[in-house]
Amino acid sequence: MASGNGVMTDQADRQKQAVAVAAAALVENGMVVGLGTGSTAAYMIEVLGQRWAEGLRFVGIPTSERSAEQARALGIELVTFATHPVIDLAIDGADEVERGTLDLIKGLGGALFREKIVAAAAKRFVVVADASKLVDHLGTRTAVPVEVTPFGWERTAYQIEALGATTVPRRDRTGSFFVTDGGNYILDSNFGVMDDPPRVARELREVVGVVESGFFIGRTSEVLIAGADGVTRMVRS
Ligand SMILES: O=C[C@H](O)[C@H](O)[C@H](O)COP(=O)(O)O
Repeated sequence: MASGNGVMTDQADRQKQAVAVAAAALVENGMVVGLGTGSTAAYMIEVLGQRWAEGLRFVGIPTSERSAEQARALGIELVTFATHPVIDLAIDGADEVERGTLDLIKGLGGALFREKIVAAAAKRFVVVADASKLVDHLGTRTAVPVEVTPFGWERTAYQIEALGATTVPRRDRTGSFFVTDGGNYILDSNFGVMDDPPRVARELREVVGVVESGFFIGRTSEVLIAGADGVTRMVRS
C-alpha cells in the first residue's frame, strides 16, 4: 500500500504532467522556445521531445546544463542568444507563485540566473506549477535563493542578513558548496512572509556580490496551475 507521502507525490506528479502537456501544446513550428529547469519543466521537455518526434520543429534555449542534456537526448535542436537573441515563448516552473501578482520565487533547483536571463528575453513567459505552489504572499513556503559570487560570500551573506534575512549557504549531497552552472554559490535567504517583495528584490540587487535573486517580479505573462480539477490558466492583468 502506498504511504501518505507516496500518494501525495503521485498526485503532485500527475498534476505536473498535466500542466506540462498543456504548456507544451503552446509551442508552434518555427518558435524559439526557452526551456525551463526543474521537475515540472522536465516533464514539459519530455512532452516536447514527443512532439519533436512527431514532426514539430522549433529551436530551444535551455536554462541549465541539465535541461540542455535532456533536450539534446530527445533530439531537440538547441541554439544560443548569439543567433537567437529573442525568445518567442519561455516555459518554466516556480517554487512560489503569488496569487494577486503572479510574481515568483524560483531557484530551488539552482538555475535561477539562467532562468531569469531566458525569461527576460521572452516575449511570452509561461509558468507551469502544481497547485501547492500558489501562495497569497511570497515567502510563505520557501526562502529566496540568492546566487552570489564565491569570493567574499560571507560578506555578501552579512549584507543580506542586514536586510532582515537569515541566510544558509546551499550545500550539495556531499556537504560541499552547491555550485551553479555559472560557477557561483547560493545563499537561501529567508525573509519570512513578505509585504513588499519588489522592495526586497530591489534591495538585494544593490548588494555587491549578489549575481541575481530568485525573485521574478513583473515577468510572468501567465501561469498554468494544475490542481485536482485540471489545469487552470491565470493571466497577468
Ligand atoms: O532552479 C530551479 C527552478 O527555478 C525550478 O523551476 C523551480 O525550482 C521549480 O521546480 P519544480 O518544478 O521541480 O518544483
